[in-house]
Amino acid sequence: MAQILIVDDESKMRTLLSMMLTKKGFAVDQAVHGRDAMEKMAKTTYDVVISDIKMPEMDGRQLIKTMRENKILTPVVFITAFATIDSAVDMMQQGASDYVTKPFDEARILLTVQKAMTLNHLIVENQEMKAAMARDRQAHDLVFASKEMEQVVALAENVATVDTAVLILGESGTGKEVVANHIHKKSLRADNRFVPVNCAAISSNLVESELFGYEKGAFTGAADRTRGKFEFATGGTLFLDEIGDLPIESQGKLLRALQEKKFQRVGGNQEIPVDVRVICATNRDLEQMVNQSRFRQDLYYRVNVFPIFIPPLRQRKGDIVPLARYIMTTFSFGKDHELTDAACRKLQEYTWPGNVRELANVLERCLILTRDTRTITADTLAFLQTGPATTGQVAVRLPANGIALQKVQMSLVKQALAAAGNNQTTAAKLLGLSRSKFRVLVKNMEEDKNMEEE
Ligand SMILES: Nc1ncnc2c1ncn2[C@@H]1O[C@H](COP(=O)(O)OP(=O)(O)OP(=O)(O)O)[C@@H](O)[C@H]1O
Repeated sequence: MAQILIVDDESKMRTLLSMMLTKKGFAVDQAVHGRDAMEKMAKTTYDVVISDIKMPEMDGRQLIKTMRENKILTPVVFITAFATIDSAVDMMQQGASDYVTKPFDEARILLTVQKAMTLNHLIVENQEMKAAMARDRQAHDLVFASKEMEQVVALAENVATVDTAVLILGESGTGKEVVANHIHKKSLRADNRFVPVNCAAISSNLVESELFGYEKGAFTGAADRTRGKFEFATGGTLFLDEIGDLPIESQGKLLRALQEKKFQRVGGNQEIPVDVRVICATNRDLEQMVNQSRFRQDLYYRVNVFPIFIPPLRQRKGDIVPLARYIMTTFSFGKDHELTDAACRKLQEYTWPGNVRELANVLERCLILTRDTRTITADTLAFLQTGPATTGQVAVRLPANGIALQKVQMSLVKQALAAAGNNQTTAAKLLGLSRSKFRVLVKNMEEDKNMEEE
């Protein structure tokens, strides 16, 4: 139903207009002056505003100016007496869409409102188109060539069209957000927002208001009702990155929102329905966190319906050069740079502990170093520590009173399985083992556990 806001300090005029429009099926709200109208527009989106020009507090001229400054593009129709037709013309110059002179008849008002509604449709369509284009520009392309990533993308595309909860696992910088965004783009929600939230970047006392929004006066400084990320993502996808960092106190509220598909803003009691697809990501061992009571088990099961593991870059060497070439083109000064064959080999030899993010940083540095020659050689990459002297070394500290090697092994096997979403082949790769050797380890581990229990 179309929503119209009538702004007039004369109550008789508001009532008359309101009656005319409600009779024709419009939903009507009233404001007594411009400032009152601005407050109403902060909470509700109207299709058309019908306003008087002369009003106390904030007049019509000031109202339209304030609306446009606040990026509220709703069409405004002014009502004016014959004597002030000059000011109506002035209003049109300020951006009003039309005006009606007093005394007016019902047919004239309805026609003007219809015209304003058509204009509003065009404005909304235009805004949506611009937003979609901006989203496309922002969203990174997903670049891959390796078999490993082919499998990841196949899984992602498989789950895209259903609203199943996806948990993306992988080291930092492997592209978890890029994959989450790909799932969104391939889903039925693609025309709506993809809203990323980094749970590790929000201080624990603000997490709930950030996710669920808050009511005016909910806490000191809560001057206005504010929507949270859940509401902002309505119709679209909410990407909860670093979900392992969500404070345990907030996990219950997230679980309720996911399970019951409704939530309340902080300080409010109105139930707001959730129409959001949630994708979570983590580089932590959530299962271990569950065992240590740092992550709720029920929430773990809820978000881990469909795990997708992204292998680290060192385990999908086939992606390194295509990614490097793609990343170079994303820098305005890197469009016509080249990589020599030796440089490509050097990139493939390096272990990339920071994954694709580190690759992008290294390339940025190289592009700057080779601004004159426009060719990145193995020498340009000399600062990358490659080779057996530095790879494969792990600094593990022996506890003062020693530790059973078997225990360390067991912990690593568990961590690898968790990071690989229980996929044994991938977990084996993470530990540099063949699948059969890994299976033996798992079997021994299970046998030991059974013996302990007996
Ligand atoms: N396959 C890919 N194609 C194109 N760009 C990629 C790809 N993977 C990663 N990137 C780029 O690498 C950077 C890191 O990726 P992203 O933020 O998705 O990683 P992440 O795993 O979510 O990291 P973190 O765990 O630190 O949040 C981004 O700039 C992203 O655009």
